[in-house]
Amino acid sequence: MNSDQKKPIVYLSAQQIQGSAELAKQLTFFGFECRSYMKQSALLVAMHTEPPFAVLLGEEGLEDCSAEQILPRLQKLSRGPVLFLTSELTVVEQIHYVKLGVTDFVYIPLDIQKLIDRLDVLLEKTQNTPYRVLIVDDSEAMGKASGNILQQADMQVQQIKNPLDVFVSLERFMPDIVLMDVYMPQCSGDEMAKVIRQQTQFDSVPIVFLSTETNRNKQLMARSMGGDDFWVKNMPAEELVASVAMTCARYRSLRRWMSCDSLTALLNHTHIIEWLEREVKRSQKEALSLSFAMVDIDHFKKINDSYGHAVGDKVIKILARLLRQSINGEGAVGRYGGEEFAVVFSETSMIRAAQKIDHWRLRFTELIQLSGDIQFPVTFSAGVALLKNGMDAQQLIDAADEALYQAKHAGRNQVGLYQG
Ligand SMILES: Nc1nc2c(ncn2[C@@H]2O[C@H](COP(=O)(O)OP(=O)(O)OP(=O)(O)O)[C@@H](O)[C@H]2O)c(=O)[nH]1
Repeated sequence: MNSDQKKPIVYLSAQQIQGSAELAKQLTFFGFECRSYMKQSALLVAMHTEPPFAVLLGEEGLEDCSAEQILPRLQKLSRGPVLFLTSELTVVEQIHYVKLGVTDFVYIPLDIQKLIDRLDVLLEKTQNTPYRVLIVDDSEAMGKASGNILQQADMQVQQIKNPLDVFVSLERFMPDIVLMDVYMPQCSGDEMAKVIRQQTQFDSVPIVFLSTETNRNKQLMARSMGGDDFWVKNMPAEELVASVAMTCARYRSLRRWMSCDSLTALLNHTHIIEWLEREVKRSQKEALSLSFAMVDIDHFKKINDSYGHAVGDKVIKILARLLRQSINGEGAVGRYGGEEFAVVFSETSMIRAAQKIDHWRLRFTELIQLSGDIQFPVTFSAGVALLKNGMDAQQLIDAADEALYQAKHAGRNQVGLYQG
């Protein structure tokens, strides 16, 4: 996480709950700012002055106030989720607490990793980036009319008049949806949709025709050419906003399923390579530096053998989260396979990339991994390579792989640089 980026704040009031001290430590490690409160006045003042992203409240409540007493007050002040750390509850008891303002139940004994995963999901919901809408319409006035409505609903809109410019916008603007006019002088919307559908990388971008065409047969014909829906132009503003938002939400979630690894939620093997290929092309075209790293957990087989596969999975997830959080939009991270990760450092020299990875390596070694009551450290090794003239993505991967091999060979828990 960049130092200039504000960390999400979590207020923790979890006295007498086993593991709560460890929880505070782990929340901090995973990029949350965790503040603990034992007295209701301090908690309520803090809620007023700096409302947190989430509150974690233990079933014992605070030192001077029970959970039942504090919850209605939190409900009034809280803008985010209130997670209740509790022993097993009956459905009736759960309903009782839901009425008092609890939004999520977290059961004791605490599974800290699961709790952090839950917080991640809740956080993501609050941080959803605005939907990006590409409008292709030869009539500037028509396009602007829809565009203004969508912009007022906090969506990002790009409008192009010439459908032949669509590929530049698809690549650069990366829209969540394309709203396409049907009748345009250069080519018709359905012809353009058919051409877009030749490129598999845009398969998951919905194309919706916006037209005054009411003939059902013509509408069906247009959809069979690669469009996903047919909406009438000049539909009421609320209907347009709702239709675009619902379609974007559905396709975003589909894209996530298609492109992300299920254990770690990082880009999967295919998609991190696609990302790298795109960045290689862009860097060569625009003469930018590009570095690439392979990261591999050390002696991972031993971890599986000693503590079991489930603990191994947990270690993979912890490292995945650290990498995702650390790259923070300055590139991309994917699960290359098993316990191996790929990191693309856009516009970054090899030395800078290696420094970053080394910093992450140190943070990872400081983290205590848990298997029941047993604590154990884990390390990783990494290899970094710089894109050189004439290299393609596969050669860059091979170079980073070679540097990783050197790092393993030199004793592990270190970062190797490709010197070829
Ligand atoms: N728990 C778990 N294990 C996995 C997963 N994918 C691969 N593995 C295991 O990861 C281990 C990788 O072991 P190796 O490649 O031999 O290397 P290593 O033990 O990590 O040792 P070095 O890389 O040489 O430091 C194998 O035992 C795989 O079964 C996974 O998704 N979950």
